[in-house]
Amino acid sequence: MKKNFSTLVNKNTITSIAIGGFDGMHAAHQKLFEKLDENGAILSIESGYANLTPKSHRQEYSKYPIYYYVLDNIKHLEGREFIKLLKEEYPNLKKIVVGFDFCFGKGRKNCVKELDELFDGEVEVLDEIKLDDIAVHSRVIRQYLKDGDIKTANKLLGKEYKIYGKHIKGQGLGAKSFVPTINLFIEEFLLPNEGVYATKTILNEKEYNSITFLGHRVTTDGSYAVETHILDEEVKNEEFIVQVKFFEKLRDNAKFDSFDDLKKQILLDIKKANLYLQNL
Ligand SMILES: Cc1cc2nc3c(=O)[nH]c(=O)nc-3n(C[C@H](O)[C@H](O)[C@H](O)COP(=O)(O)O)c2cc1C
Ligand SMILES: Nc1ncnc2c1ncn2[C@@H]1O[C@H](COP(=O)(O)OP(=O)(O)OP(=O)(O)O)[C@@H](O)[C@H]1O
Repeated sequence: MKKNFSTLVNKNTITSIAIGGFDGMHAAHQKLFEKLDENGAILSIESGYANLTPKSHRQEYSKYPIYYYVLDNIKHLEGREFIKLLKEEYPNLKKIVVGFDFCFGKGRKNCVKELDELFDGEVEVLDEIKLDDIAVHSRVIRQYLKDGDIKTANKLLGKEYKIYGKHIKGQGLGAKSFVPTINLFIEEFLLPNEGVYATKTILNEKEYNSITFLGHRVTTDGSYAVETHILDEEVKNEEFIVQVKFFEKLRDNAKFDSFDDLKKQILLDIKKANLYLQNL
């Protein structure tokens, strides 16, 4: 995880900012950041809903320092007061970059027109960015993930969707009856829908091809689990924090009549994941 370095940057040096929620740090967000100058910064307004790139993970996806503002603490400000706050916080601010739908101030009464009127520097507004005719927004990406459409989600993100989890103890059944897995406890991150995915897993900064099951273990104890099996290598994981990148959904979760049937299916899944990942 890349540490937030905004505390190391003197706000007096900031000359341009991009403003928004920035959950996902997706392809459209990155287009906004391209409009910043070398003394740029990102102002991330926290509404409490971020689950694609929770706050503590966002800095990983930009070279610009990120400053966080809690929406509840600033939403009472009139538009003029918000701009005054920006001018006070960033005395050398010359440029503000936002998207076409940016609104601010009490009741979201002010949008890009008012921003231009109230701010005495340059305001750059980007038109809605689409990829293959799909508007790029955090809420749109969340829906693709919930539908298991990883390919489209990744296209809009401009990178593979990645989650962080904590290694926890499993049922102890995997290595004995199926294949060994790393069981994960996931907090804050949105999980794609139940099923089996071709993934890559990062342990101690090394990336391994892997296959990941998410869902209720309807064939065994019925409880919800996130489990990753590293392909082609025997790995004894000593890491507590594990990262999983999603590439493609291979199939839905299913209930099998016997452990044997599930094992046969898992071996087929592994073949499919290997084929997919080796051809990337
Ligand atoms: C590739 C893969 C696919 C899986 N598919 C299913 C499934 O379709 N249905 C299910 O109930 N469990 C599925 N599982 C979960 C197994 O039930 C689970 O690995 C087993 O219960 C062992 O759990 P443990 O690691 O906690 O011991 C799958 C696991 C893997 C690794
Ligand atoms: N597709 C897009 N095209 C241009 N600008 C965008 C686009 N998506 C977001 N922005 C801009 O990026 C900044 C961050 O916006 P925000 O965090 O609301 O993104 P979002 O992806 O639209 O989120 P949500 O789906 O939650 O509304 C804002 O200035 C917003 O106007």
